[in-house]
Amino acid sequence: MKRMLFIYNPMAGKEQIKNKLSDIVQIFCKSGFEITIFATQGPEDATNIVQERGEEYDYIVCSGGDGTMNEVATGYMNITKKPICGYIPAGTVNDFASSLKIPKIMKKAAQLITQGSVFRCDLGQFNDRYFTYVCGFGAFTEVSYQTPQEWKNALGKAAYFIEALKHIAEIKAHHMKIIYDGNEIEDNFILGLVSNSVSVAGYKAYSKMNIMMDDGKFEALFIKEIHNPLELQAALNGLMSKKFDSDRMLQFSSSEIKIICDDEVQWTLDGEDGGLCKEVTMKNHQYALPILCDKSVSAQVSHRAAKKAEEVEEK
Ligand SMILES: Nc1ncnc2c1ncn2[C@@H]1O[C@H](COP(=O)(O)OP(=O)(O)OP(=O)(O)O)[C@@H](O)[C@H]1O
Repeated sequence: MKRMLFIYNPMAGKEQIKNKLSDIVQIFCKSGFEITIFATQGPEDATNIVQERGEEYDYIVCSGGDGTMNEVATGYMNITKKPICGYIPAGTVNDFASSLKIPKIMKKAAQLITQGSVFRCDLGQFNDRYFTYVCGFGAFTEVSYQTPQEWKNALGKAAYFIEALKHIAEIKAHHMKIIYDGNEIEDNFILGLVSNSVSVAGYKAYSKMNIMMDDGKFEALFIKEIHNPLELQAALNGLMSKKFDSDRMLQFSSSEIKIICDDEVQWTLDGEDGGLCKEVTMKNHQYALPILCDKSVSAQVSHRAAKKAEEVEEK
């Protein structure tokens, strides 16, 4: 029998899993999994159980929001024998699941785990912590807590983005040095997002570009200080149209980024508190997270699949 450690956050996304747990367990049992179920009781529980027991299993499946998935990934990076991972989203935004096209309907996500194929996704390291899809500071980092519930219900994911834009003008700029691939850029920045994902805070910042989630590279976007309404308008237009203006924004891909700041900056990792940091080193761990997804995902976000397709075309 295939052994599965199933970790879930009972409180995630307004206790979404409450009425679905039995269906999910049935789907796994039918497919021949022997399951150990672990309900998290609070912060770091998911990380600890993966570290303590993860190596005993063939599969680790997590259900919760982005925060719980982050905790599982953190534990996963600290074990040597690596099981295959699965994810059943239960949060509000679920950016990581959106990027990997994992269904929002929990039963469907469970079924996918029993039939899906393994996609080896990159994982980000942030000093001694990890992130699955994004780390950042500034406007976006506060959105998930500030967006009014009525907006979320009426506008869905767009609400997060609109809320984030409202705060851009109020945000304090940080003087920082951004170092990557032999470049060193020094300026005042109000927002920074370093992402491994196509979707951040429900906003697909890079939808027109070819973002691969297994290319060993982060996509970085930094917005410089805004001095007047004209500059604010230009920055907003750039974000909305996804045409990033190099005078006001810094955008690049890199596998390693170092940031040195004059003051302490509040960071967020996968939408959760990332702590105050003056210096940050981010490293991309290519193919570090083997996760069960639909086969079509590989074709869309896999650098390896794109390369293979190119080779076939050339022939
Ligand atoms: N039983 C629990 N009660 C309260 N908090 C918990 C419990 N188990 C885990 N947590 C904490 O809740 C944090 C947030 O959970 P998670 O991100 O899964 O849900 P969410 O906030 O509802 O989802 P999202 O952030 O995607 O909207 C986790 O990082 C974890 O530390």
